[in-house]
Amino acid sequence: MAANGEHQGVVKPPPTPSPLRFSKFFQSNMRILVTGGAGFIGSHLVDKLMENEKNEVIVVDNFFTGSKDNLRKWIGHPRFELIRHDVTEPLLVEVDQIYHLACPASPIFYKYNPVKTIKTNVMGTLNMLGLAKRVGARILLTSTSEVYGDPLEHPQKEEYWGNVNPIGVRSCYDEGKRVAETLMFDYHRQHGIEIRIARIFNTYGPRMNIDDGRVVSNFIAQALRGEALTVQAPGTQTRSFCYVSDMVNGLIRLMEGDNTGPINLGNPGEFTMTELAETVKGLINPSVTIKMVENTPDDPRQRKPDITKANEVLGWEPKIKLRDGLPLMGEDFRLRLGVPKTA
Ligand SMILES: O=C(O)[C@H]1O[C@H](OP(=O)(O)OP(=O)(O)OC[C@H]2O[C@@H](n3ccc(=O)[nH]c3=O)[C@H](O)[C@@H]2O)[C@H](O)[C@@H](O)[C@@H]1O
Repeated sequence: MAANGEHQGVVKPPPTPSPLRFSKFFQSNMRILVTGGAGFIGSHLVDKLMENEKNEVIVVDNFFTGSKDNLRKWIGHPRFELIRHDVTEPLLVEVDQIYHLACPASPIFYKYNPVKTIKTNVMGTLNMLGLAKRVGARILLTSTSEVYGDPLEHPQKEEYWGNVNPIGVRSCYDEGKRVAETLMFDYHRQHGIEIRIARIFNTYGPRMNIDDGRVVSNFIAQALRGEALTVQAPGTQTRSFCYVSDMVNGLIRLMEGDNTGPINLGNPGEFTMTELAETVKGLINPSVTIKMVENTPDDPRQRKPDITKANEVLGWEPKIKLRDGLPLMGEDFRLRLGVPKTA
């Protein structure tokens, strides 16, 4: 017997892998695709994944809301690739894991081109599931707390089916993500694809677009510019804000764990928008005023994650309190806006 267990003189050909799986015979690295990796959460996720020297990271982004600036430090790195690509078009890359984040997440951006938003959620997710099926990759979808719509249950558990307007101006996003979740489970049941679904609640932190339009970035930019903070009426609506590093840790735990989800990821600390404005004012610029402005249709009146499942299944809970996270984001915005330090 030869050392390799074959009879001498009989050379067995190696198994013939499909071309897309071929590199798996030669590499022990994990190759990870991050769609929307040039965006706010995506780029923080890339930073964390790149810390592990066994990971190779491929980012695809169409740069509609993402920016190369967010990935500056990785461009040219041997374990990193950046591809300009729109997920509504098919993509063929050989990967082991797919974090599928690509989609505008700020209401003003996703409502700007609603047809494109729903295409991104439906066709983008179909394309990524097709890719996962073809190469045998595990795929994680970043869904959203918006699948609960204007929730009639509070706080929201994963079992709650939601209260969503199917024909409203937000539907391109919230119904789009609901279809994306359906597609994930249909591919899982029909084709055995390994899926993970995170329902992300409002997330904030450095690198959000300054003109993103979401509430935390608006208030911080307004406070730094010395402008009135615009609380949309009535100001009693609530949100729960999760710092981005906590969110990224939750996403990686979900991907690495055994549970398909959906799993809520968010910080259960709940604030009214008036309280948030008062907090930002106190921490960033006590001399600014707060003004009430008109709201937009279908704005959810309350939102707070029940994170029992994330805690039990992933051993995850957020660590950073709003009062500690806001100054970190404030400093990033101050530098990017070129506002001098006051004290
Ligand atoms: O930040 C997020 O992670 C979430 O942002 C949006 O959801 P929404 O909660 O409506 O986000 P914002 O636009 O930040 O609005 C939050 C609340 O602040 C209020 N708001 C917003 C902007 C502003 O200048 N002032 C203000 O009071 C809005 O009326 C709303 O009640 C997206 O739809 C979610 O998918 C996304 O996950």
